Amino acid sequence: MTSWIDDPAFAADKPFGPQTLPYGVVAEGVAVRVGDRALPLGPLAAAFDDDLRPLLTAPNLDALLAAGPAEWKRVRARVRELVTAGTAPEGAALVPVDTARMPFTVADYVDFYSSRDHAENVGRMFRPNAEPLLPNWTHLPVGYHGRAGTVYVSGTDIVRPHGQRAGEDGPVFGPSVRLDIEAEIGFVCGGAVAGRVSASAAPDHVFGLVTVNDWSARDIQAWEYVPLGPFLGKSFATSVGAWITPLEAFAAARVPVNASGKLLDYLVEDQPWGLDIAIEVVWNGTVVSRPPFRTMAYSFAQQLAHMTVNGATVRPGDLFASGTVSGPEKDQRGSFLELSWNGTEPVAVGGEKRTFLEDGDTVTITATAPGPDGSVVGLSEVTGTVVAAG
Ligand SMILES: O=C(O)/C=C/C(=O)CC(=O)CC(=O)O
Ligand SMILES: [Ca+2]
Ligand SMILES: [Mg+2]
Repeated sequence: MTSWIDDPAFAADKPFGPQTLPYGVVAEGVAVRVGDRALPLGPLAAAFDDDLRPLLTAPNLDALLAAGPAEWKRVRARVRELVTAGTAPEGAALVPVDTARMPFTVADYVDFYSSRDHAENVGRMFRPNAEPLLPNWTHLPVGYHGRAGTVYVSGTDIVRPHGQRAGEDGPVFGPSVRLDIEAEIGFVCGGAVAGRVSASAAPDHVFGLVTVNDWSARDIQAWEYVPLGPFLGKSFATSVGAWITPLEAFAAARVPVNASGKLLDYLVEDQPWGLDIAIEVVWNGTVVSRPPFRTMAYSFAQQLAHMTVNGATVRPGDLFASGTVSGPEKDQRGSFLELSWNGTEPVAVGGEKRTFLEDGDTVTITATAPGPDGSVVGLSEVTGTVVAAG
């Protein structure tokens, strides 16, 4: 069976073959990624059922997110038929994938802290005289509400933030001198507005997954964040991949979550929603880390159940991120804070040594997961270059 899309990158053993089909937005509107190119879906709307057409001719993915799981399934099934057919549907025209823009309107943004290795590493560095893990951590997915308005699409330059940091004689103001990354997986919500979403209903409210780089200014963060939590040290920029890989594509990647202990009933999963996603962090062209998402201690289903257990509603466009993904090994750490052990162990990046980010540095995060029948499912890259503070 050969598709009219004659492209070696559109194959089962490649991340963006017909098993993946992520959605994004290009100049022509809503599109699906096929290999290294994008297929705008608006011009193909006539090939879909009447009620689905407005979802595809819309300027971005907001309407599709709002439509809900039954429509997501129908659109994906029809897209798959169209892209695997022997002949091109009327109106089909492939465009470059790198023209993608921000695909949806971010409603609210929440960030969790669900990697035990990351939490213990940060605890050891920031609270050397205390237990690395605080007592709540094994009982709930710790998180905070972030800033939706500063979530940017992959490729957006990151301006080094200004702020206060601790100095020898009181606070000092200026550009951050400890600018860092956080390699994470993000979950894009959709479907009905709902509060108290159970862990088993969570998949009905998650449209798909994106790579996330939650840029963090460690000096600003360390000085400001006690006791209320992350504020300006993390609110200046969070980058997301431009293509959302549907949750449905991850069916073969499911693994039991690496549970942290006995949980209260509302956090107990009846279906395992851990995900075997392999992440890669590239700093100026050098792979510096391979964080394993399967080591996370809470799944997205538990995170969504927790986020709404007080009655707070989730709505289409909400984005929540997993928390920095770090594994037990040194070369599996998802932040430069950890990779350089708070700046004390510089990392080899190309021919240079780095601790935190310098102006002009580029960081790219990609991820893959096992797909059906031995195929591979990809998450599109999230990349960003640091530019000097204005
Ligand atoms: O433990 C701390 O004091 C700080 C932790 C973080 O900075 C991590 C964070 O914001 C959430 C995450 O991405 O895991
Ligand atoms: Ca984070
Ligand atoms: Mg951030």
